[in-house]
Amino acid sequence: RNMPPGPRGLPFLGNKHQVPSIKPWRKFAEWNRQYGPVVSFHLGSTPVIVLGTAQAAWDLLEKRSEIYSSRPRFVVAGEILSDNMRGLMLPYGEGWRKWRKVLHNGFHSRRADTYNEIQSLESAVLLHELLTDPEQYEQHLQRFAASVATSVTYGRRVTNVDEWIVRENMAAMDYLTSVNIPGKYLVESWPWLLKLPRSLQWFRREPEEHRERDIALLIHLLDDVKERMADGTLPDCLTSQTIANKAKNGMSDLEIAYTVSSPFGAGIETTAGTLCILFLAMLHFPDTMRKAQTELDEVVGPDRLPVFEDRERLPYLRALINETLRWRPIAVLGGTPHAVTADDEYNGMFIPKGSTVFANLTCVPYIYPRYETEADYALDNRGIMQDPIMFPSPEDFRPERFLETDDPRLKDFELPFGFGRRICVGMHLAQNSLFIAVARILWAFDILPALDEAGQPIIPDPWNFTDGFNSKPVSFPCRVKPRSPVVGERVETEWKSASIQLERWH
Ligand code: HEM
Repeated sequence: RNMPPGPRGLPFLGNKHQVPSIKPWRKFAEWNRQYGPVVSFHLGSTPVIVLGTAQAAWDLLEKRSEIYSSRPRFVVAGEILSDNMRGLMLPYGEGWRKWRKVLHNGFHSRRADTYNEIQSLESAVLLHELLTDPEQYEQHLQRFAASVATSVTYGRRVTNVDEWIVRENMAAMDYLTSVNIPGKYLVESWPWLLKLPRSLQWFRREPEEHRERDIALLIHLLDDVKERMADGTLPDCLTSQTIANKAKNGMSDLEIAYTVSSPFGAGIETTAGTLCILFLAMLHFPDTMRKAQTELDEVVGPDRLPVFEDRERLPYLRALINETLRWRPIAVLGGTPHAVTADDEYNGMFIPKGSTVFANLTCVPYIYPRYETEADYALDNRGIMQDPIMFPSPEDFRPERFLETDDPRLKDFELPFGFGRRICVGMHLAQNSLFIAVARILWAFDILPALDEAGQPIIPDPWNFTDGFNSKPVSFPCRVKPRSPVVGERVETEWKSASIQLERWH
């Protein structure tokens, strides 16, 4: 039976030697172009499938989600370090379902809207930080994303990214990422090593030590919430809801502690990174910034900040956010890979049980040549977000593409958030954070290139991105300039009032 086309590999090794350890997704994009929308190869003995069009991803990851919703095995990061309690890495099944339900209840569309208040207040603080300390804009974007995450999770905000809770959590996430590097641990390819007596499993010691530290931190955060619940001083949050429903969701304290910590790993870098990408885009495509600002001026005017209720009347702004998520999706390989739990066949191609499946969301540096026919053009596809049929002239940054379409799946743009039963559970919260932050930032400021000593604009390389699976722009300088003196006063007033209201989250 023929697997999908792909590069020819070596016996035993498969294609490992052809997959670069840095930004492997660039290679995947090349293979999508060369072999088509469904590509296969092997990493060791594991079959890997890369999906390069939205259609293929929908056909498999959504329509056949009963067999495409698992995850590859993460022996060290998922099983040893996290004791099977970090649901993002859990295989499809009861444990994952229980975990997912808690997060779904906490962040489904209507519930996510109940957090609009904290997002509005935090974005007012963000504007004040950008006004008073514009050079550190990247840090302010991170603080905003981190504070929304801790406020909705633990009812406690973050005033500075150097705070203990952020540092400890980041350290835990950094360690988790560091053990997830393919090839780092023999046991990932040879899981039978887990059958050795425990004392001989040399690879366990370090991750198990880290596990103790993680547990201490997560239980501490849970106890803090319990205390404040008893005081009656806690704003509504995911952790208090989950504790209150403990009997119904059937979780131990430790399970709850791990489950509610999910927004930390999955929600901060993604949100902050997307906002950095918007800043980068504004330096390269200032016309789109002007259009969004014209719309804001017409709909909102100069006397007040944009609010959530303005969303329906700001179609261009919404399209600009969608185009940011498409132009450089932060989760380059669709976040975490899926895994297939039964043999399958797709368009005559065999997809074996146990395959790892990546949705190739990345965009790669490439200029599309002009083509004679639409068919030739369609063939030149390097992945979901630069499919020239779905996104004509994919290299352009053109929010209009989301306004000119009738396609419901573009109007309601969920592609950047993954697929099927594993789709980002924080999607609505993330979209709300992005809306209010971007609306207010562009209402208040021009985002402009920094100037060098000769007064010339410094335009950062639009392809200089970090190597992580959440790939964001390498730090670049830029100027964040108030659009008028009135804006400064308005931001000052809003910040003062927000600071008082935010006392509840301290
Ligand atoms: C711009 C912001 C964000 C982007 C682009 C994003 C994107 C993604 C993607 C692509 C996936 C993988 C989906 C799949 O496997 O098909 C994912 C999963 C996930 N995301 Fe997000 N995300 C964002 C923000 C958030 C936020 C704010 C939260 C927390 C509230 C969150 C929590 C999660 C969780 C827990 C998963 C794992 C779901 C599962 O395995 O069942 N994300 N996200």
